[in-house]
Amino acid sequence: MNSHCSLSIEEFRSYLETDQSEKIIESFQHLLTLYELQQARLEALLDTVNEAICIIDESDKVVVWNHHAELLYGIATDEIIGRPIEGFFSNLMLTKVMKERRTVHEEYHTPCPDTHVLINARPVKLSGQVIGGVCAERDITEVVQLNQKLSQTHQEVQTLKQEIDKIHSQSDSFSTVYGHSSAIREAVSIARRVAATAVPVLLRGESGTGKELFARAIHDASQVTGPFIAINCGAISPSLFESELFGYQPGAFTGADRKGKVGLLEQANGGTLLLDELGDMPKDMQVKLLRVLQDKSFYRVGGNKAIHIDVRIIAATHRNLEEMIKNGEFREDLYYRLNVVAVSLPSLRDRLDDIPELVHKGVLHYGTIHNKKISKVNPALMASFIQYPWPGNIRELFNVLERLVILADSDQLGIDNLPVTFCQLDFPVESIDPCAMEGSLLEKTISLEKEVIAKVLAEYHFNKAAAAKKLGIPRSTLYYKMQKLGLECQ
Ligand SMILES: Nc1ncnc2c1ncn2[C@@H]1O[C@H](COP(=O)(O)OP(=O)(O)OP(=O)(O)O)[C@@H](O)[C@H]1O
Repeated sequence: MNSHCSLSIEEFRSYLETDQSEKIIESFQHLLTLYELQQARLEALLDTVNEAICIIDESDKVVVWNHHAELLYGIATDEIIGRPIEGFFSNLMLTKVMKERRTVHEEYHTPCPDTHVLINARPVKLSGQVIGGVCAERDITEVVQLNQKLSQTHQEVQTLKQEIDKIHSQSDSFSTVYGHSSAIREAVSIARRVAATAVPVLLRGESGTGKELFARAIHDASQVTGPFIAINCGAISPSLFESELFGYQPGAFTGADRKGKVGLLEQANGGTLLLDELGDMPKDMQVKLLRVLQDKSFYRVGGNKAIHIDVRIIAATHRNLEEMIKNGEFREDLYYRLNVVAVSLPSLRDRLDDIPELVHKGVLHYGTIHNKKISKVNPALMASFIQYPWPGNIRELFNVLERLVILADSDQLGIDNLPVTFCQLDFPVESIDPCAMEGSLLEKTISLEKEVIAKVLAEYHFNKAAAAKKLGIPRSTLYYKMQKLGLECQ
């Protein structure tokens, strides 16, 4: 250490050894001055720094305790100086550092509950001997508490957000309908608008396109308070149809329940009745249903009292009703009664854009049900899905996905367990072998082109701009080719 005193300790020692008393006294005074000077500097330093400083001696007694330490721990200097530090703290970094002869730098430490510090500490050595330890602690309690508050607030915000999302999805009855293709958005838009009214709705679409799903969503979105009742017109024998729909009076016919029966129409009062597979409704029932729709009342089988009802009718069919009318199989008057607003549900092959979204939703859904964590879907699998014609639509897609999820043995859904009806393609595109394909050169070329485009579309999750770039063709050409090759979406 530098000093402004002219005398060094070595000189003082040499005077002592040669017994020069005058010089010794003079030197002693010099040393005293030196000590006082250093003491003043040390005190100034201890009061200037922002850290709490503590120095202990070799027997763990506190020899230095600055003002910041007093403030941080609420222990006065007079109280702690000369006393073993263990008497004041249970979790001591300083003594540990001393014993282990190591240095710590900016280490996070909680010396006592609710106090958080960053600590710098090291042993104090003299001639290679540890004679104590020094530590400087920066109080970060406020920062830690702020951080804890922030995390807590963040958690609360997240919880609130989840609640809001839940309320939002509960309030949006159509949130159960997946897909964002223009065809499905158009269907949802019409269904939403008609839900607010009481008019009959005719849902048209192939099997598994979501007709029942839409019927429920329309019911949920409407103001009605009554129940949603579905009847499958194709599943009830013609002889039982009337009693199922209208119910019957006690003893109405042989074999009937003695107490009588409330029909589905009456059960649906104040709510919605879905007539699924309308095209399969027996012809004699069609006329009876028409009368109900006109009169808003009916008679139970064997009954003579008119029952008034207020029921929203939704009919669903996959059949060509216009053709059936031409063939005399369906009543034209009933058709016009029910076909006030028609909603056409697109088949899956007409909305290929939705396949990636449906696949990911399905994987998440079945992953949760079957306790499988699947985070990726092999692009080759997606390409197979895009090429497949999906006769069973979303019902079929979900069935296939459930099977794949159950059989998956990694976090990636692959093509290994795909049913044989799917063409299984390997990625990358370059690996397609045209020689292995059947047909003429033209057929092979078309088939190869379709495979390549399907794979690239799958790889880019139907982002046409990105797919066109990868294929090296303008976007307009890609649209043209997709349409030509049956890969188009509405
Ligand atoms: N857009 C969609 N979003 C989410 N799930 C869908 C969608 N469309 C259909 N589904 C699901 O597919 C399955 C079949 O749907 P749904 O029973 O509504 O079809 P459908 O047209 O009534 O069939 P069917 O004519 O054979 O009775 C259901 O599990 C349904 O939840």
